[in-house]
Amino acid sequence: MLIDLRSDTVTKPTAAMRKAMADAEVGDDVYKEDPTVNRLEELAADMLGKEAALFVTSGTQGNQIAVLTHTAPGQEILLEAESHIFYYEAGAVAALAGVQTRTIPGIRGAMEPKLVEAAIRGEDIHFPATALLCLENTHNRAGGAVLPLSYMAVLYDLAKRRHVAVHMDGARLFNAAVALGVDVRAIAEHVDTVQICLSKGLGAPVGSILAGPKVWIAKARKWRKRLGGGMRQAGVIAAPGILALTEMVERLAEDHAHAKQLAYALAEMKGITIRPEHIETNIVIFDVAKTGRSADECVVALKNEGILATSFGPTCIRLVTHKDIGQQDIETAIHRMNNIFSQ
Ligand SMILES: Cc1ncc(COP(=O)(O)O)c(CN[C@H](C(=O)O)[C@H](C)O)c1O
Repeated sequence: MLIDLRSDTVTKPTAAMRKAMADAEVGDDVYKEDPTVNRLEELAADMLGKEAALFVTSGTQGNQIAVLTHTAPGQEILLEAESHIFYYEAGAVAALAGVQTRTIPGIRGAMEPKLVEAAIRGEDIHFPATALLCLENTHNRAGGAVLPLSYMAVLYDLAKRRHVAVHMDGARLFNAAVALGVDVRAIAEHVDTVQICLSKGLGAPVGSILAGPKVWIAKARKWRKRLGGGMRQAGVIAAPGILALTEMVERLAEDHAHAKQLAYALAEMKGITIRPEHIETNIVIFDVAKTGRSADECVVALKNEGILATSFGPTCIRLVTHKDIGQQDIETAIHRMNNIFSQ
């Protein structure tokens, strides 16, 4: 039996989601006539405390529509050095939006505010204008690290002072909210626009939400159309998204507990370097350098033991817990990893 810890993108829809898909009321969403999509967008906007929301096909599409809507070609955007928008979106900000990136290395996903402020361009004939500051909460390559509310507030205040828009890649924003014990609105109030994934830990089969001011979302809807993202009877895939938001948030705490259990077990294994106390949500990144094997070699060894994992650099491996991984799977995974890392 394979235990799939590659990502929370592998989650499959629940039986209730599949029933909702079959029963969904639909219409042509390009004309804004799909009642289920409309309900999802209204629900998401309300939960995030934004005026409006747009159903998009993926987190990447949501992030890229945000960059396209916030910027003009030739401008500059600020991002953390290993943010998903910079690291994993195939250069779309250059290819589609024609903007240049200026990255700032963060600590556990958090860029030093002084470095952010210093990176914002002033008026100068030689300079591109700084159009957008992008944040990521939780931060994937920082091990699912949560950006604290106080930190978010400081960055938002300085961006507003310098007339720079702020977009949050909130692919795992609900994980952050559950870890902080707050409502997602308390986080989203510190950004202008936010993307959240319905298809990761929340378990929907497809899609993300982009939320922001009403006028901005209208422009974003136009960009979605330009990118071919105008969907027709999309209520079929919006219906599970509604259940993702209404029924799948609280249980994320289980994924976080499972991640901690994995991390503390790994900390006892030979040749594994990990700080289990740093695990805040559903992502576990550990270093295998001291095993004398590369991350890729260990991923193969894990697969041979029935565990699917992801290389996250030459000697780092990522495990992601999610709704389709239960307590028994965690215990089995720990037993199997002991077979590999205790020799
Ligand atoms: C922070 C963040 N923002 C955006 C996205 C993109 O979402 P999708 O385009 O895959 O729906 C992801 C997906 N992350 C995926 C994963 O973690 O397995 C891969 C790396 O793309 C993400 O982690």
